[in-house]
Amino acid sequence: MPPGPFPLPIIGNLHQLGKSPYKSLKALSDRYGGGLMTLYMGSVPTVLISDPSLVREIMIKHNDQIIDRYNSGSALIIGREKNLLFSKGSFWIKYRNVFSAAMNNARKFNVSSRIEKQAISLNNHFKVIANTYQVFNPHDFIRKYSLNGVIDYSFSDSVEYDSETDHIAIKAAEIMEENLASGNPQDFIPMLAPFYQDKKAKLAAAVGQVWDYCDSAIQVHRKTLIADKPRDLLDLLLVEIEKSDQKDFYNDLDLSRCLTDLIVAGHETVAITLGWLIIYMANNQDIQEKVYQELNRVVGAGNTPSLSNRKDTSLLNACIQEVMRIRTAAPLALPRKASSDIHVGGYVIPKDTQVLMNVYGLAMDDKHWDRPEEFIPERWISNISSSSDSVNNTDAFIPFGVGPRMCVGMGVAKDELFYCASQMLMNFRWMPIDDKQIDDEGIARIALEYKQYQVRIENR
Ligand code: HEM
Repeated sequence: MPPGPFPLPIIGNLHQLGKSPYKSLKALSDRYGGGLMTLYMGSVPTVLISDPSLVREIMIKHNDQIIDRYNSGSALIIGREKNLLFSKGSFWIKYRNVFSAAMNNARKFNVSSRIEKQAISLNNHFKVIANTYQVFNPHDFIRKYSLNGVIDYSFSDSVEYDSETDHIAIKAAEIMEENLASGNPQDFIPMLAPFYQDKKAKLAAAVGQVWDYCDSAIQVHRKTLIADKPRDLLDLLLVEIEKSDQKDFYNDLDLSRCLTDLIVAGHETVAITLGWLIIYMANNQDIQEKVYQELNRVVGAGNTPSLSNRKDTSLLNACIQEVMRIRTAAPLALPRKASSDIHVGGYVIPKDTQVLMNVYGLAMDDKHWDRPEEFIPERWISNISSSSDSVNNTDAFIPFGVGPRMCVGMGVAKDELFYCASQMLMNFRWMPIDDKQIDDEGIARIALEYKQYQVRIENR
């Protein structure tokens, strides 16, 4: 196996990860060099990939050996291996295919206008705040927006921004995130499992509530579906399943579990990225002003930004890319598992090893970036592609993972980020509440989260 730090019995190398596991992993992988490092997460043998060409070699060339996830006990609770995130083999292929097809068709039927509508509602709410000159914490609002983005796009459902009533999906998503965000030691140290039964039960109950929520949406959609007038992703999925020559394979319970993943994987990731974007914009007034000028020029004062503007808003796109690089929402992506021995870079990754992509380490590596610790959106400008919404990514930028199992919601995430960011920055000036910069250090949980903060906004 690749070299790595000496593991202790039971805990392996967990003690070396400290308070900032991503920084510690980067420092360790720098020390062992070569782009591949072995470490033990408790009793779980793990290989961390920190070199862009090895990421591609393993995730693309050896794709069929690395397509499965390494599933911890918590992962098994979320989907019982019958969901998109954690399933394998033909189950995963069949469901991933219908989701990918339905998401492609969603473009044709302009389902993302639902996300645009959510961005408009959120901004109307911000307008009320701006008019009263309140200092406020944007966290709950952007979380509602990212949840609404997913549930409006998927089920034509949403939560009011000023409502105190918790939507079932929000409540459950919060419990799920709370139970997953800090990592679960029992996932790596099996002897701790008896001490975490309560936590496990809470997680299972919350997941069950979201399955039920998705299942009721399926029943309602089946009754009201008009095949040539799809309203949302779920309509498109039902159409896709109906026309599949293997339609007997699909069932409502498994479909609810796959739909639940959209909430699990799509809620926190987008909210965290938006929360970081606000911090970097408030801390970099000069860049924020240039983005505002760009939006005014491209979209035109008084108009609402649309996806067709995206190819011309190169600085805004660059700011979003740079936030996703410097404070990536999924610093180790999602774990994969070697399904047979993989021979790579002169080493063997043995069958059943957990394999992680060092998304954070790659994004912070000065071999690939000039001054990686600094927020420099301009670094993306020369890479901006004129043909699409985004940029020609360098190989060291992999926030959505790599290969056929990369994030299925990437297009939705990019639409959500563009709609929200363009409106927020066109309508308001975002400022720290005093002359100090907002803390941009972050807290390392499963995601790289920001510390709660307050801002002031002014109408433009
Ligand atoms: C900034 C936002 C997001 C980031 C950074 C992100 C990142 C990721 C990453 C790193 C993976 C694992 C990829 C791999 O193994 O190679 C993933 C998987 C996944 N993501 Fe996202 N994601 C985001 C938003 C979303 C959204 C909005 C949705 C749903 C609408 C979503 C749904 C999923 C699903 C279902 C998977 C599992 C795919 C599979 O196993 O086949 N994600 N995401």
